[in-house]
Amino acid sequence: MEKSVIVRNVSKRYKLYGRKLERLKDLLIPRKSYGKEFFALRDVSFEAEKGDIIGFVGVNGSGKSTLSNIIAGVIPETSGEVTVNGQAALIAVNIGLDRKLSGRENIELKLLMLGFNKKEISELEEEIIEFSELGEFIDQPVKSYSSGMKSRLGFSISVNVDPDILIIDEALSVGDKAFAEKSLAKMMEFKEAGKTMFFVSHSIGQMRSFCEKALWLEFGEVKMFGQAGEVLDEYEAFLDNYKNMTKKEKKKFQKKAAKKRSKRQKHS
Ligand SMILES: Nc1ncnc2c1ncn2[C@@H]1O[C@H](COP(=O)(O)OP(=O)(O)OP(=O)(O)O)[C@@H](O)[C@H]1O
Repeated sequence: MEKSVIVRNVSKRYKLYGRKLERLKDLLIPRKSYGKEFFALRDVSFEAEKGDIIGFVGVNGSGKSTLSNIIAGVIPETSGEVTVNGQAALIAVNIGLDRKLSGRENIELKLLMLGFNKKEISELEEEIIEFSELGEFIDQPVKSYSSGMKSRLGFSISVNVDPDILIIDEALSVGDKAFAEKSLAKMMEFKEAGKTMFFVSHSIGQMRSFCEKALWLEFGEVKMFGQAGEVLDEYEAFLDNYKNMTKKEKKKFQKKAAKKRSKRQKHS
């Protein structure tokens, strides 16, 4: 099988500072390091084959969006290697749209950046506007859009430029039911065309009906990767177990998470 995305030992590290002064000291004092390191992702590896539909699951903050953004090339990894064979498009509510520009201008800008010519742009633009069902709002600045409207615009642009790899990060959760159904139908077309898709959602039902494989992230690390049914069964069992934990057990679990993800800097 042909690989479309290869993620090898990828980590994403952020520096967290307690106080403003700490950030300043870290910048100004050479040879000393302040603040603590936080791993949003740690040593993540997996491969996607062409035509795979992979769901990313995990509790809030487990690293799903960070991984989506790295695959889409929106943010860089700190270490490790990501190979993407083809053009990837990310659909997320708050990414990729210029808030000052109108919906139409955002469409034109995105198409220009992707290398489409004038004729192609005018044709595609109409299709995108029609799919988005934004009506006259298309000429209003994006900063006046609701999150559902931004999601509609982002989704309409991304699916109509026909990317090889589609990454959908919670974009369907903010739209209304009718648009979500229309979007799922469009995603089915992609599935039939053998494209690779990544899908982030907190709806396990949506995940089960749409994804063939699933990647479960815990504390920024891969907890499980495999057939969606198996991974989602285990993940649901974990969620049930977590819900039934006592306050003390939950605290212990969160402490373990914090310890795993951070590394204090030595002041030497
Ligand atoms: N720019 C940043 N600086 C510092 N920490 C960050 C930054 N971006 C993300 N993080 C942290 O990285 C961790 C992973 O975040 P991410 O958004 O990838 O999680 P997620 O699984 O998508 O969560 P959710 O389900 O809530 O959307 C979180 O603890 C988050 O606070």
